[in-house]
Amino acid sequence: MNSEELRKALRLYLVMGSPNCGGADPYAVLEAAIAGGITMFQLREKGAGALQGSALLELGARLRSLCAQHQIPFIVNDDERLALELEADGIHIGQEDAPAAAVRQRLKHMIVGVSAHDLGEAQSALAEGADYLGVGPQYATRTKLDAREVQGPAMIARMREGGIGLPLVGIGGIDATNALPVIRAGADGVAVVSAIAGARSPQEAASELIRILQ
Ligand SMILES: Cc1ncc(COP(=O)(O)OP(=O)(O)O)c(N)n1
Ligand SMILES: Cc1ncsc1CCOP(=O)(O)O
Ligand SMILES: [Mg+2]
Repeated sequence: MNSEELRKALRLYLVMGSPNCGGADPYAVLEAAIAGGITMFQLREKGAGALQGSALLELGARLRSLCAQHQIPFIVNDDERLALELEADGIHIGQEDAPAAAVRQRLKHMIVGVSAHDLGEAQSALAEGADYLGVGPQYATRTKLDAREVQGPAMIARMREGGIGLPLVGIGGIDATNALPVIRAGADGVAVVSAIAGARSPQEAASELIRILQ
């Protein structure tokens, strides 16, 4: 996938694991979100009740195959081994995970996404071979308990002004009411967890977001 294709794929990026689905079946939630128009998916199995071992592998394989059927890029959060086992299209790593340069070196064929919280981290991620950046939290979030301080869309504008041209997605507390300022600040898309996975209708939530982003 070239960088223009990646920019398009990042438009509405669902990040989700089973703990984010409010007791609903994650496969059904992803199916509905795809029907609603999400353009990329990240398996992020974290938090209370997160699956591990063979149960995680089994769920990951089902979600991976659903994404493949719909040509939705499938990304794995944090875990290189899981990404390889599931033949993922990519991996997303943060500042507390394995160093981006080493992951880039090991997973040459994969999309490598890196979390960046300021211009310095964005410049380092670029130098280390990141394919895209996740920038946040844009707004207050209850999903990631160890999230950094809220930055607002201004940090994205600062990165763009600082010469960061990489595909970039905002994350953290984003929903249909506040997605547009993230795009206007220079993001190619928005990454959301609860606005879709925790919605009464994930399909309607995704289609409403896509309508706003277009
Ligand atoms: C698209 C995207 N952006 C940022 C993150 C956060 O990654 P990280 O800082 O490593 O935190 P965890 O998600 O691992 O808790 C992300 N997952 N996706
Ligand atoms: C994974 C992650 N990284 C920064 S904020 C966040 C959680 C976003 O979840 P939500 O969209 O529910 O606020
Ligand atoms: Mg991480």
